Amino acid sequence: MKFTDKLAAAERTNDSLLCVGLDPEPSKFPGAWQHDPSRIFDFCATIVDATKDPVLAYKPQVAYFAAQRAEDQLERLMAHIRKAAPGVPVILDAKRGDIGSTAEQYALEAFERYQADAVTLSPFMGFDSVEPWLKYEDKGLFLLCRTSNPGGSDLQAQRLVTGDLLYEHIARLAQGPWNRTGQLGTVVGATFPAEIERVRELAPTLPLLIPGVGAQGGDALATVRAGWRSRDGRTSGPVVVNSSRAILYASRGNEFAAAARAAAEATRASLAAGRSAAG
Ligand SMILES: O=C(O)c1cc(=O)[nH]c(=O)n1[C@@H]1O[C@H](COP(=O)(O)O)[C@@H](O)[C@H]1O
Repeated sequence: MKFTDKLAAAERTNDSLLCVGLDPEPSKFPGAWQHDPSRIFDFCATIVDATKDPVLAYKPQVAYFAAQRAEDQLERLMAHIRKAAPGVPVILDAKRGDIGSTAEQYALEAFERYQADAVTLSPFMGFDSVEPWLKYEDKGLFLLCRTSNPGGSDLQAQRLVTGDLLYEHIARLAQGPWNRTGQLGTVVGATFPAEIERVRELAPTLPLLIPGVGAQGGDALATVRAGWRSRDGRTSGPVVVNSSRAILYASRGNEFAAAARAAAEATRASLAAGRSAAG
């Protein structure tokens, strides 16, 4: 099944725009699991089991696993999500980007080893760094476009000779010449609603991954209002809004799973309100 079809099916079934980011930090784990990297799988699997109904997608960030020598636990977690929440797509947040021969290895890692449904990529090295990923036709590829961090402006807000800002150029490439196989999407931070709106204009049919609500202060309602697809009666691509820390660490106590679910439900409701407001 193609990534976009799986995403659309999950959106229908769970009626949700919320992606829960799986960024496990052992120092923030509850009770006896605190500071224990061997509990990364247990922590994340418990979060998945508690949140699998109100979510559209999961997004594990590879650095949190690799930093703790826990790639084997990420493999187990991916298998767990496929079993416990088979309809929920998994976006591997890897932000890869390298010359073609190395990109091939990264693609093997994401899609063969971890069997992710989609991945995040940096477009900085150009089309030939994206091309090897296009061989995996069913998979989604989210290109960083306008990132949520303040330093994103250092490069992404620079004006090119064409008159476009760099992030606008990336959005045009993703919607047009680079999207030979229909697999591309863009990443725009929730902290920049005006840029979400602009990217939606330039790349109207692409999936839009929006991280930055919750811990980074992005507003869920404004985010969806800016990116929602039925504005002006046009049909456009899906919106996937990620929150990680605000859900994972909603409580540091033993009731962390129930607290994570409550936080996920509340965020999902705010996103739904944004969708209604955008109409
Ligand atoms: O590609 C991403 O997911 C991403 C892009 C971006 O512009 N900003 C951003 O925060 N992210 C990721 O989204 C997650 C945000 O986490 P919270 O701030 O805890 O919700 C982290 O895993 C980041 O690595």
